[in-house]
Amino acid sequence: MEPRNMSSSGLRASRYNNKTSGRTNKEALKESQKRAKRLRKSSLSKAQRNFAVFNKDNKHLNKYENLELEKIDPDQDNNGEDERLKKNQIVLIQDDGCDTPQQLDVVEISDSDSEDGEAQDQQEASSGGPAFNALDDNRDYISLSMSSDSEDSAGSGEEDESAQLSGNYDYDNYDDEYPNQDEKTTSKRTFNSDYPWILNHDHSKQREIADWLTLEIKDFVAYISPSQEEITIRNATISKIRSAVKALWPDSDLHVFGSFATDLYLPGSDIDCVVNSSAGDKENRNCLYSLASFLKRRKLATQVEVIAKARVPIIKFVEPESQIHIDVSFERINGLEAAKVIRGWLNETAGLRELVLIVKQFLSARRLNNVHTGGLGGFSIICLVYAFLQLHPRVLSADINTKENLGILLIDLFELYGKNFGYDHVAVSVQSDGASYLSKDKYPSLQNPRTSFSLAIQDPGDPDNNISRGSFNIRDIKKAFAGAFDLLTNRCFELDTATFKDRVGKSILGNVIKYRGKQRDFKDERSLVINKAIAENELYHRKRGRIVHNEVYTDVSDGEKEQDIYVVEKPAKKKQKKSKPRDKEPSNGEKSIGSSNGLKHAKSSRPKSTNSGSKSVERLMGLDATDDGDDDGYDPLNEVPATMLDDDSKPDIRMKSVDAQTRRDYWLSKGQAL
Ligand SMILES: Nc1ncnc2c1ncn2[C@@H]1O[C@H](COP(=O)(O)OP(=O)(O)OP(=O)(O)O)[C@@H](O)[C@H]1O
Ligand SMILES: [Mg+2]
Repeated sequence: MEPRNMSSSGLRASRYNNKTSGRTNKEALKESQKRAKRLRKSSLSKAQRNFAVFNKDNKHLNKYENLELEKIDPDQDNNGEDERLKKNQIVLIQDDGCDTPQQLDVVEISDSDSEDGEAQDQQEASSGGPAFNALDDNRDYISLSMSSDSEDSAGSGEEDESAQLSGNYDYDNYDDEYPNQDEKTTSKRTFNSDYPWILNHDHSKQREIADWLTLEIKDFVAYISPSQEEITIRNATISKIRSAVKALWPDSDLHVFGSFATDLYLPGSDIDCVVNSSAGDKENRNCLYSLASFLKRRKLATQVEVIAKARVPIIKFVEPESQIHIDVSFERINGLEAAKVIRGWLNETAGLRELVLIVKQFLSARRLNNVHTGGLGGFSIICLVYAFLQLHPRVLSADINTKENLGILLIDLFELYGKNFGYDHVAVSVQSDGASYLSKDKYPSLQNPRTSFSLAIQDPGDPDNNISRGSFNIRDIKKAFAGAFDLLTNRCFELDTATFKDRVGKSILGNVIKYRGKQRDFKDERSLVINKAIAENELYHRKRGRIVHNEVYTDVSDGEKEQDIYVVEKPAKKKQKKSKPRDKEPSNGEKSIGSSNGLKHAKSSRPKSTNSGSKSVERLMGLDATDDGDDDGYDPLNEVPATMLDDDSKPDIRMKSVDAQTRRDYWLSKGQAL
């Protein structure tokens, strides 16, 4: 069988041999396959050498190779936590506003179903921080063997099934198992427990390796997106909790914000809710305990924790029927405002949802997504990805079609936040209508008093609030991003030189993320069932628009039907904003044009510099040789003084100090490498 997508060098070799030696096609083919294999080997060893960046003692190699064979031992997972949770107790966590988990006082309260709903049987228990995080020692941040609790618990019952299906299948020894290419049926390569999104979705024949990655990203997002059933369960869960809240406090209502209200949730994501009342008096210790006990008595909450003394007091629990984790805060509207802003970003920014979900899964698989252990929370992730897309020169200039270049953009994103971003001096600002970089020097409220090396993201709802203030483990987060950049680029090189045969069944994205939950379908059914959190948030904002005084309380549940609303018609296509043509999809089968560097351009020709409507890509990238420095256009790179960027990145980014050709080469090399 003719190799369909041999490496470019392999292909060249094959043609050359045919012409010069006059050997048979078969011999030439064999020869070229051998060459390709040699190339692949050398590329692999180069890639493996590069893995050394992750761990000085090189142990990472073995860990990485064992990734696909690894099994979860349910007995060893979260032992301590399970013990605590089995007790079905209420836990009081007192947080005096400090960032580090070690400083939290945890007080356990034994389970009591007392009628008054107050926690009368409080007992002090041993103090301790959250579960041990093996990443704390900062030695093996990249380890994918750790999986998020929710995924594991959801998937524990499926592990055996997955193993059976996969039969411990080793993709790296694919050739040995299936010496005859024709015998390889997709049904045999059924399921890979680490990257199941490739199941029956093979993109190994893509000419551009970057396109393969883009398609894998889309598959992952389709795989992870909610089914009709999941949306219905989430809707029903909110309705149940809301009814209980209203039964306890008739003057109150429950609103949803966070990832469920923005469609940015992973299967294991929590639901963030807030109770607002017309009296505005529910944010106090008594009320927190009252609600916690009330929900527990009604069997709507298990594993209840009351975090009473935090800056934002909340109760946390798991709704027993759905097993969804729920956070309830009190008497605030900023989350409800943020949900609207984020939905606005999503509507206007192609690729934002895809990249956010990938980064969320990436960090969650490394336990770097929990703010209580210094990780990056969902809100910070959204802001970072939004800022990245808003300020990316090629996206900004409408030079590329974002949706067709998700692969390159993901690599760029990892490179920016893993290698180039100047955490010491730069803050990210995101507003409802765009993003910009700020100099930390000018915004003392965003600075971390303990260290300059910190992530600062200005809250779109409060300019003095740094929403990533709690992400103190930024070193590991940065390292993980940098590692992902290296892993992805190495994998691209490796697969680019591989033969078609060797590529089949491989994953690029699987090098940096994994999914260890319950096996899912590739069904994104968000258009089939209304997400009540979104519908209610929209209603909330419509109602608030009519309120003249600044009341926190707005009831959105008037006339709420308890059953789910099914959408019969497909939602109308999003209107493209005329002023932001960056992602206009090619019309009527018109193909977007791929450039030699693997980027798909949004337009068949580059925007002209004289075009007043769209800024010249050359100028935006600092490439315009005629640039006299009197640039009235916006240049996101030159906007940031060189001193604000990391030392390593200064030579690359200080565009004004190098000539146009060097700058051009820099940008071209970013894509050409792939
Ligand atoms: N540090 C913060 N400052 C202000 N608001 C915050 C902060 N962290 C979270 N929020 C609010 O809480 C909401 C939920 O935050 P969270 O970090 O849980 O993100 P999420 O989108 O729900 O992601 P996930 O699916 O991981 O839970 C945000 O949309 C925001 O309104
Ligand atoms: Mg959340």
